[in-house]
Amino acid sequence: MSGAFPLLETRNLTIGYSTKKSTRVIAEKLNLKLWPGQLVCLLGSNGAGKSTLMRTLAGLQHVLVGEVIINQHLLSALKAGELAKKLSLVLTERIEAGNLTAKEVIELGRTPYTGWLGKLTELDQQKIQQAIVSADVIPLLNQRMHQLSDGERQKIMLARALAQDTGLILLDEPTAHLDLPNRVEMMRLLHTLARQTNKAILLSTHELDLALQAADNLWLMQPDGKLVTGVPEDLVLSGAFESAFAKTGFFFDNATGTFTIHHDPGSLNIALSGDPKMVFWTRRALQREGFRSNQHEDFQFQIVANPDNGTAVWEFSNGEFASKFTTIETLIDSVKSAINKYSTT
Ligand SMILES: Nc1ncnc2c1ncn2[C@@H]1O[C@H](COP(=O)(O)OP(=O)(O)OP(=O)(O)O)[C@@H](O)[C@H]1O
Repeated sequence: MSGAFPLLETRNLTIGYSTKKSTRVIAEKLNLKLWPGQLVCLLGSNGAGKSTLMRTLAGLQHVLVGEVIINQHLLSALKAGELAKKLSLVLTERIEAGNLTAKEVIELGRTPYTGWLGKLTELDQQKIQQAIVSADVIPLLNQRMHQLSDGERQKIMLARALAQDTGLILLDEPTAHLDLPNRVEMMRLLHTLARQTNKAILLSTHELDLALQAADNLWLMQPDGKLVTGVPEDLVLSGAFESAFAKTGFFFDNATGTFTIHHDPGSLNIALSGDPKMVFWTRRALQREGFRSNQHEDFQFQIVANPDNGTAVWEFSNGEFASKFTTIETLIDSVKSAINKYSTT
């Protein structure tokens, strides 16, 4: 990163809430840097402090201790109009947009450049058009904001932030109201945007698997108020990712990068082998039923999963019988009854 400077930096930052009577610290000694071209996902369990940090970075909430530096300027010294040219913020909360159309809301993104009554110049129109295309909202433009679904409104708010054309974009749970294809699309879009435009994008999210795939860096808020940063893969391998979301009943499988409901593994082992994809999904179904499976061949029960002429086939055997199945559902039914009948454990 030599030659460049971070678009966002915190120095010894403490965030939290302060009243006349008491102060509640949510996290302290935060020294964070967000660089041009980076997509960073801010993760943490409910109540860890993601929104508090986002609001503090955007200047909506007072810093308790330390400094926030935006584009080499102290946040506390920036006037609202100057800040709006450097930082755009997309919140999850429903915004009161009155009777405005989606297009009019996107156009408001240009306010820092035009003033409230100012006319849109050709450059403004260009930026608006680019934002509309990037956020893929052309079909929504003439609709009133109150007629849009939560997910559609979210995309309009992203388009407005893009029209604002700031180097730094902060988004608080931008995928919250989106369905799976749109969540994936939103992450892909933000990732591409950061890369292509050299913007720095920070988003808070509960989409752990998408964040693992799309983020250049993770900021992980731990339950004890510490914030661990790093490349997703390093945080998985170091165990930091798992400990940020440690909960009884779940475990993070760092071999597959997924959270799994912790089932009582039971005492019965089943040898499972064959096509890797079929083995993966068969293992999941067996786990749910409380059966352990692995590749050893000397167990009493065996399942071999392989495609046969384009059809998925599972062969289940134990030396005394062998049956074939073409769905996991029928396989599992058979495993359950065979185990009751033949199990020697
Ligand atoms: N106005 C407030 N005054 C005092 N404490 C607050 C206030 N708002 C939030 N908190 C507390 O600060 C902590 C962090 O809250 P925050 O909303 O930042 O968490 P979060 O990580 O965004 O949670 P979630 O994932 O549930 O949205 C919580 O314990 C919350 O109760």
